[in-house]
Amino acid sequence: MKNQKPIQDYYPDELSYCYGCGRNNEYGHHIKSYWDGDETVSHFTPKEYHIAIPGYVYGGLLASLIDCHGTGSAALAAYKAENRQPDTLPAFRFVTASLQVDFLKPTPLGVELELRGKIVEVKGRKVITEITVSANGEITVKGKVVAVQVPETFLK
Ligand SMILES: CCCCCCCCCC(=O)SCCNC(=O)CCNC(=O)[C@H](O)C(C)(C)COP(=O)(O)OP(=O)(O)OC[C@H]1O[C@@H](n2cnc3c(N)ncnc32)[C@H](O)[C@@H]1OP(=O)(O)O
Repeated sequence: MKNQKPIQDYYPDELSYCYGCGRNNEYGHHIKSYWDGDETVSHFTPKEYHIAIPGYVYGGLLASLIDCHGTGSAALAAYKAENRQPDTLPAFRFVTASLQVDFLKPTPLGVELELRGKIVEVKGRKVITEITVSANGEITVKGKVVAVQVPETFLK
């Protein structure tokens, strides 16, 4: 992971305004996804205002983290499946088709969260990933993301 450029930094400028992961969105979360062995990883520290009940993280934020780490992981997996680097063409751009989230335990505020992604399937234009969120080494949330390559019509 060290010295790796996150996949989101390869997205073109005009596609980098996503609230979850767009580097050009000054209000967004700026989620960054990397390979760590066969898994993908991302880290995020919620702000004090990302609160649900006192002391715990808002579930909608956690879903957002899973969403964008899932689409980022999909892009990483698609390049890997073709044995290509992310700066090569044609570029892979994914959006979320389906997002499932299970909140297993309350997620504490005030600590860095770790997201880890497993690539379940790469098939045609679709990549399925399973994402966990951990706080203090304990998994608190699990998610499944179906990401599909953006149709050309979406980008016009
Ligand atoms: C672009 C660069 C990065 C930008 C920022 C990253 C994004 C951050 C995450 C987001 O928030 S994205 C915003 C929320 N998502 C959307 O607005 C997507 C809206 N939905 C669509 O545009 C279309 O439904 C979609 C492109 C996702 C799929 O339409 P298609 O017509 O291209 O899909 P198609 O029917 O050809 O199906 C392709 C595969 O995906 C599967 N699929 C499609 N929708 C599904 C679904 N909802 N659940 C499960 N699987 C689904 C489908 O079964 C099929 O699998 P198989 O190849 O195995 O047959």
